Amino acid sequence: MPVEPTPDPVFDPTPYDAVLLLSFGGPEKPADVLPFLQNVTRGRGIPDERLVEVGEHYYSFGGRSPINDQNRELLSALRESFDEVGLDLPLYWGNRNWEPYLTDTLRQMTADGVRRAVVIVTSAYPSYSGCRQYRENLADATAAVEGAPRIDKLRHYANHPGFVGSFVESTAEALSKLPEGSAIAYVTHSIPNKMNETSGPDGNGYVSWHQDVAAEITAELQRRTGVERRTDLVYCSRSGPPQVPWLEPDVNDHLEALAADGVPGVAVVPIGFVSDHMEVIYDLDTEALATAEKLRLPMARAATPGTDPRFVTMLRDLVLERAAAERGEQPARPCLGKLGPGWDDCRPDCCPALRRPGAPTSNEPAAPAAKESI
Ligand SMILES: CC1=C(CCC(=O)O)c2cc3nc(cc4[nH]c(cc5[nH]c(cc1n2)c(C)c5CCC(=O)O)c(CCC(=O)O)c4C)C(CCC(=O)O)=C3C
Ligand SMILES: [Fe+2]
Repeated sequence: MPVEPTPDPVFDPTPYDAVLLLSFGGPEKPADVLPFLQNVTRGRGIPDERLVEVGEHYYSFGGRSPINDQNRELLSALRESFDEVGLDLPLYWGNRNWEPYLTDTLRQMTADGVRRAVVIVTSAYPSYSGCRQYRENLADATAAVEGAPRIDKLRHYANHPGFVGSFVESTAEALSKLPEGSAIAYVTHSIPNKMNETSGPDGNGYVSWHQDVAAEITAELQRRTGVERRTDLVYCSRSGPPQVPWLEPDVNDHLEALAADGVPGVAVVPIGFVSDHMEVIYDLDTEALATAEKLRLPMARAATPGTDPRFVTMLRDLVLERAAAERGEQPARPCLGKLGPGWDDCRPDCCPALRRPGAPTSNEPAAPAAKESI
């Protein structure tokens, strides 16, 4: 990998007095599943059949998603990483769709006297679902809590060497379990085509960022081994009504195509996700694996970053980078690929909600807008 500028060695968090981890949230017991799904899909036009089906995914894992435990583990890894360099910032955690709910966390932060916080979102790419919706949640929660701290969201980190590097290792590991000549299928969450078209400051940000990250992983593996492989970017977890076009191909259809082409095996690399949550353990490890087994296509799934030290150190570096930028300094902004480092503050027109004009920017209160179906 190219040599990157080393981040600012001074571990100065000024002007921040806290860090907030913001995530999706997930159910922890069977009775949580329906209310959780209602939270996720309120006003979003997801057909009832799809909800029943997704409910079954959760019930088949005892009604418990691993995502909250994974966030607890990430919080302790971050605590350790902060402590190593004497960074005594408190860490908070809030979710969009389940306890601890963001608004409650913000209330706690306010009561603790936090004035200015930086937020790490467990979503690495630009899109309405992966970025702006979280910013709307922050704006809504801030508006609901009197005296709430000011909160800045970290830049998108998918093309950061820490994130890419973590997938390089896990992809190499997955490939080591497969026959020679195996392909790589990079996988991410499908979104409506239209949501992609309007993602990022110039549109198509969701897909172009994924393509860029996939190309960097592929190039680094090729540099290491000299082996050229077939690679594709494919999608999982489609929902929404069938008449609305979402990004394709679906990972299962792609496995069929690979088998038909006589590919000897496939590494499935979930570059769209930061931990092995339900989309990964159900849609890939259960459903896609069953497809691969039916096709007698050897498949190995690469690990997500989770608490990989490269990923955890990256998050710490990004907190310090943003702090330096807010102090008016010009910190190094490590990034790989063709697209350049992510931007600190999203432009007001970045990643608009589908058919929901006038959504707010980072620190603005949410404009009242009718939630319509996608
Ligand atoms: C881009 C993206 C990410 C990655 C970025 C990020 O991480 O944020 C992501 C992550 C996740 N998605 C998750 C779960 C769900 N997503 C749903 C529905 C949807 N996701 C969408 C997009 C994304 N989703 C979209 C456009 C919809 C349609 C409805 C809408 O416009 O909102 C539904 C409804 C049922 C269904 O699947 O149809 C569920 C249950 C979980 C939790 C897993 C667990 O519990 O372990 C996680 C991490
Ligand atoms: Fe989702």
